[in-house]
Amino acid sequence: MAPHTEQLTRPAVRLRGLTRSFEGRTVLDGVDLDLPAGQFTALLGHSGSGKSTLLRAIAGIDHGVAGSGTLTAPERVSVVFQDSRLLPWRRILPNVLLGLDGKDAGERGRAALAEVGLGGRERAWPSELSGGEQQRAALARSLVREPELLLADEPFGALDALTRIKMHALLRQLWERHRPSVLLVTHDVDEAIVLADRVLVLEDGRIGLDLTVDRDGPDAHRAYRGRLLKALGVSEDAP
Ligand SMILES: Nc1ncnc2c1ncn2[C@@H]1O[C@H](COP(=O)(O)OP(=O)(O)OP(=O)(O)O)[C@@H](O)[C@H]1O
Repeated sequence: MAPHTEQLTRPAVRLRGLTRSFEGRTVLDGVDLDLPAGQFTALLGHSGSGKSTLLRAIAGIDHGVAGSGTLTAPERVSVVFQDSRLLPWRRILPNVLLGLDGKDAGERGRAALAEVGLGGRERAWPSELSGGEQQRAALARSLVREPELLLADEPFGALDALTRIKMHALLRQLWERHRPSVLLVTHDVDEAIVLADRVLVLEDGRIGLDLTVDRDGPDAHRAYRGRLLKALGVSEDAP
């Protein structure tokens, strides 16, 4: 295979037989997963099904946890959580630049803030930003690192419904511009369908359903929603 072809088809993340357990209880039970470079994937599952455990394993931030399996992941990985994790004693720009150096860092940080709609707020304190703005700053902090892989664990879970809609549009736009591979953990079936091109359902410690999303067609959203709710064993009918 020619090197450039290999690069195009090589998955950004390759997991084989990933197992994780806590106190003898198996949470991930031999997960096999390939995330192609540049794909936007969402991961759904019931509370406690192991979504965050899987994300942390891919991020390499589960040191000391019992488990096995092989993982290949890119070098530049950014993680966004439900809580922005901005340092309250630093202004927004230094928060975004945390740990970065180089003489163009400040310029890159300003550009990232402008891209998420926070141009002009560089000197604000985190406490002066709304929840949605704090998550925008968290996205800017990820973006400025030019990640090949963006891992997002319920990044909009604490936001109100209208802010979430705006953040969906922003995340999708950032993805279209920069094309990192994205793995978005969410409880929200609609969020998964609106944002992702592929939706995975984690059940019994493995990937149960692996759905490619093609949003064309008038009833596409409703049809995917039905399939995903069924896979999750959730009924919208009154009992
Ligand atoms: N550090 C830990 N020590 C002990 N148990 C843990 C630890 N981390 C996760 N678990 C357990 O592993 C299971 C999966 O947790 P995880 O947070 O991955 O689930 P989740 O699908 O992300 O849930 P939620 O959607 O509620 O965030 C849960 O039962 C949890 O209690």
